Amino acid sequence: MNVLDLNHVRRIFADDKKNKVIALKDISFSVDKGEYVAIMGESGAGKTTLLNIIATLDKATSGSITLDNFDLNKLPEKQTAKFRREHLGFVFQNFNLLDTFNNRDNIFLPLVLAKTSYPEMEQRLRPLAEQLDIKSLLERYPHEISGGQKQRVAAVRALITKPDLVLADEPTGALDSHNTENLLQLFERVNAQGQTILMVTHSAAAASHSKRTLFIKDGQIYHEIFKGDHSRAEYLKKIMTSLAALSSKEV
Ligand SMILES: Nc1ncnc2c1ncn2[C@@H]1O[C@H](COP(=O)(O)OP(=O)(O)OP(=O)(O)O)[C@@H](O)[C@H]1O
Repeated sequence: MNVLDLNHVRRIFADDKKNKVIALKDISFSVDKGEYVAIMGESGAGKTTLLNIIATLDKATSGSITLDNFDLNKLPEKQTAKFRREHLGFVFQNFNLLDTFNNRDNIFLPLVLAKTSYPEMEQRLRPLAEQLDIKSLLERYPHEISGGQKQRVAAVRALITKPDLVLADEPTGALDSHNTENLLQLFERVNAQGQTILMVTHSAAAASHSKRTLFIKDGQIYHEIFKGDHSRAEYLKKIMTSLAALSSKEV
């Protein structure tokens, strides 16, 4: 069953001189329930534009996007916040935590809105907080913790609702190597339990934790590779080879 379907998606921006910028030229792909897909590509390739459209934070110029059988082009503006809350989990750098709530309440907010019981919220929080080492940060406020710590709190908030799709934009960008490893292990573990994940990353090592990597170049899908039965090291090597081909002038 597909969680996400994109068909011939285009996104054209107008720059400040009214020139057309084709950020997404023609993007089609699907994500199956339980998949873990990484998206890679050089700066300006269109990765953030793509993620923003899937996240219902932006609209495609043309083409169709279906998420959980909802046509995102037809989603009324007024329903987007509710739709996001009910279907998506975000690990975005600019998808900020609320400064008026402490970290625990930030994490619980989507569950409170979904009327989840308090013991259930605590039960879900425990293993996630443990894995990302944020137990001692829960009573503090977002402005009292570092960028990397915020990223870990945001990751827990995204995963705790068990959303239909987790969207992650450079989720390890602000993390040191120890916390990067913890976050990637957590993503792998929740994916093994059925969580669907779509992650944009510049890091081949991070992408090697996924099951499939899509490469974007000039607003189009240029290539995709599957982990299949390969070891992580072999998969990483294939990702690096594809990245090298992607950045060479001939393609
Ligand atoms: N609001 C906008 N107005 C005009 N052009 C835009 C706008 N947003 C993005 N673009 C252009 O669209 C193209 C794709 O941008 P996008 O941010 O999606 O790339 P990216 O792959 O995420 O890059 P990076 O890895 O550097 O974040 C770029 O040429 C960018 O300049």
